[in-house]
Amino acid sequence: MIDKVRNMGNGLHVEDRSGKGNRSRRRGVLQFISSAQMRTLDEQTIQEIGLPAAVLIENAGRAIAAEVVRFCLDQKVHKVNRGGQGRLQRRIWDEYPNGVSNPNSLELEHWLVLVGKGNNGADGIAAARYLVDSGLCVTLLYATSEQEMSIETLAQAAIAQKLGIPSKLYGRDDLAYGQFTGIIDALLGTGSRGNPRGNVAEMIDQANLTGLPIMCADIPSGVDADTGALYHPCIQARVTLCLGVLKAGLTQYPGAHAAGTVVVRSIGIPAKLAANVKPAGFVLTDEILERELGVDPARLRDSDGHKGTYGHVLVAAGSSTMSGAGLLASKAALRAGCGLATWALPEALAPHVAGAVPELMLAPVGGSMGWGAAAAHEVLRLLETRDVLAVGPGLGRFEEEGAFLRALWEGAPRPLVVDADALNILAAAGGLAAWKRRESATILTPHPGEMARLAGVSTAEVQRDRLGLARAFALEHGITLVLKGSRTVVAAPDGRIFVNTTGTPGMATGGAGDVLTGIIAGQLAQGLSAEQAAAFGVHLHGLAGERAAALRNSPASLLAGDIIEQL
Ligand SMILES: NC(=O)C1=CN([C@@H]2O[C@H](COP(=O)(O)OP(=O)(O)OC[C@H]3O[C@@H](n4cnc5c(N)ncnc54)[C@H](OP(=O)(O)O)[C@@H]3O)[C@@H](O)[C@H]2O)[C@@H](O)CC1
Ligand SMILES: Nc1ncnc2c1ncn2[C@@H]1O[C@H](COP(=O)(O)OP(=O)(O)O)[C@@H](O)[C@H]1O
Ligand SMILES: [K+]
Repeated sequence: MIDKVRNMGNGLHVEDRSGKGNRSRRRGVLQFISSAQMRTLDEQTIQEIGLPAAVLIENAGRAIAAEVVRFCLDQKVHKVNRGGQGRLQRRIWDEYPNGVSNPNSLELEHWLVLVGKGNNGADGIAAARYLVDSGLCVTLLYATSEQEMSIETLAQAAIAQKLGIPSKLYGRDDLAYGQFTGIIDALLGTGSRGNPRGNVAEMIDQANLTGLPIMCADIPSGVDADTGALYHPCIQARVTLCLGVLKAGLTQYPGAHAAGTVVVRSIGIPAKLAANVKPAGFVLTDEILERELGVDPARLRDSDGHKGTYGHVLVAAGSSTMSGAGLLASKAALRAGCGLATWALPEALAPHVAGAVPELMLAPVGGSMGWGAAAAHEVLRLLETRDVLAVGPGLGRFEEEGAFLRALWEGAPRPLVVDADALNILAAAGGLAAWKRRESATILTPHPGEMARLAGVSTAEVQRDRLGLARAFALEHGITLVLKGSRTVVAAPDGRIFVNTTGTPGMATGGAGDVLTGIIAGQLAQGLSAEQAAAFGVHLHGLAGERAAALRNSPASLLAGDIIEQL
């Protein structure tokens, strides 16, 4: 059973505990839900199925404790390895160990559990019990007195007291943080609202200041579980043990940063119930591409296929100062597998780029005027014998730009990818609300700045709720939206959301977006639908970027052209 999702650096990695080893890979059916959906699932499990809350909390506590033990042992392995004292056998903890084989290895650990008044706190107290049984020292630090605690938290606190687990009340008792080796954050979970307040806020600040490793129960206190936005203050964690189902906010930055490694563990919510919940979205994996989108990630070709089978991409791009954009997009379309590609470009540019990509056809348009309304009609004529149009990379801004783009928007009876300057032209011309809805597939690929202009909000507002904004925009305008940046969000016009985890910070380099446009157009030409092409395109783009970065001394030296070579 796949029950773990690890978020390492840029990606969410699934850990497969099926007995075939402990390989990290981007596989599995990964869906995420909102905090409201999670609360409903908890309630249904408790009220309709009759599984008591205490059972879920017990499972949560056991899962958190197992992860702490695993973390402590991993740390020791690293220490030994760093010290050059030979390799320690790494233990794989499939289930919570009933005590550890070598208790001495954990006796120096002393973990502090920060306990909030809600059920997140109950999870933390239950975890403390299991940790004590594993040989760790544990101290509970309560944010509130018993009078304020939820029923479940109060019950857990009473059990801990009977077992003699040391506890303190924040603000009343003194505490020396120097004695601890790690912290469990069980202050706020899915019931959290707004900026942490009072004792909870002070405890978060102090926990961060200790520099100790922090493991979060469910979500980091101070992260918005639905958007990934940060409240102030916010826990900065090493690991987040997400309970039951992945929460949407952990898929997006900055929440993903605050969460550290994300691990998702079952807490006993019946699969039958979980299956009834419509996910807020999916993390793109091979399985999701196949099952949810019907894409074959292996990109198998018909043995009797010919270049006509795989479609012809037309790219309208480039200007005298940005000639490379058209080359990158067109070449990427070819590498993505389309049969043929033509680059429609300003006539004056053609002599300078002829032959740069021998496989590419050039179609100079616009005469001495370059881009404008006349050029749009030439592009539309070219499109009569081609399958897909991609417009925007390196276009620049020009007189008649609104008329140019509107002619293509309304007149292109084929799938259309709109990127870069074409998005800015679209925004300047009044945005999608002002233009009629297209009948054929339409994909917009904005980065956050372009998205802000399209939606008429600030870039910060875009980044505050990328999932929500992307979904609302795609639904409202009936288009497929690719909101770029690390953890690119693909939103389909039916409201489905896919989050990409491939890619590397090395891809933050000029032209990488042009490459993506070409890849997506290349997929459309091969017959994929808009959402298939967008989702598969961003997935492939990131994988190629990772491979290209791995070939260099540093990801920082990655060029956009390198991504194309690794497709
Ligand atoms: N449901 C279940 O049975 C199960 C739940 N489980 C676990 O419980 C978690 C959800 O539990 P929950 O709903 O009790 O919410 P939780 O986040 O612990 O506490 C919220 C409390 O804090 C307060 N508060 C809110 N915002 C605040 C702020 N900014 N700053 C300061 N205080 C703030 C607010 O009180 P208020 O201040 O509004 O009076 C509220 O009472 C979930 O994430 C999972 O870990 C599962 O393990 C299994 C079974
Ligand atoms: N840190 C990152 N991790 C993963 N992908 C990234 C990262 N930074 C940028 N990218 C990807 O690189 C591409 C950059 O596109 P864009 O900003 O349009 O660049 P340009 O306009 O220069 O071509 C996008 O697909 C984006 O998602
Ligand atoms: K928490």
